[in-house]
Amino acid sequence: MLHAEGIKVRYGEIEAIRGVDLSVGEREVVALIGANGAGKSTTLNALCGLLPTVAGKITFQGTDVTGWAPDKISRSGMALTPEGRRVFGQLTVAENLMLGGAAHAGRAERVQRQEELLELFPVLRSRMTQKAGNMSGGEQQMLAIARSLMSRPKLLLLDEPSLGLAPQMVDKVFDLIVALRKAGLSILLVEQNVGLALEIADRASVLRGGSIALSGSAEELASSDLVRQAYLGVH
Ligand SMILES: Nc1ncnc2c1ncn2[C@@H]1O[C@H](COP(=O)(O)OP(=O)(O)OP(=O)(O)O)[C@@H](O)[C@H]1O
Repeated sequence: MLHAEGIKVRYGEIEAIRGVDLSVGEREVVALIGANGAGKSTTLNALCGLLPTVAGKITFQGTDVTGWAPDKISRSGMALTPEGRRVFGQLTVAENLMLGGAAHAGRAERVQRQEELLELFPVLRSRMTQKAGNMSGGEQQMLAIARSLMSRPKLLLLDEPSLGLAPQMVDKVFDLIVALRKAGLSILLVEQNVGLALEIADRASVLRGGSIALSGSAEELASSDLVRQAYLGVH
């Protein structure tokens, strides 16, 4: 599905990621974990074309997409839900969803896609005419994810979906990720809740100082000393 090899991103003089290798298979959930500033968001933004890479190669569904513009990558089937639940607060839930698919399809197709998504996001169905800004943080996160899915991506890049949510909503977001995988999506998940991320992921990688320090199955990482000590607080 996705294969990144040796990707590097600079912010001016700073090399924020220094040769990252990552892959995500069909219907796989891969967790990318690491401390603040390790380069996780930078990696996701580079994969979907929002940041230029200075080295490396990104292959998506067998096609070299390195250097492609974000809208072209999006049309090829990759979507990003950025950190921070960026919904349009003054617009209704329905309007937010419609904007998600705007670049990709006509109105009839967007309405049909919206209907499919409401099956996966029942919490949004009763909120369609409500302003997005009046919903809880968890509901806004659901909406942000649903909006990313309007373009029918094959691969979803999810940046810190549980950040700042109440524990009950965190569980709901993780249940949703599991349901999305069941529905056929591949997911690259950046998550500070490392314990939960490793429970639902198939594989995981640890990013440290802009490089991959460790990769393996989620079980391997959950039992590794590095992850237990640095990210799960076990000593
Ligand atoms: N726009 C920017 N300009 C300059 N440096 C940046 C910029 N964005 C990020 N950085 C730096 O790049 C490095 C990686 O940042 P990034 O946001 O990718 O980390 P992260 O692992 O996602 O952390 P966090 O969880 O805090 O978002 C950090 O050292 C950060 O300070």
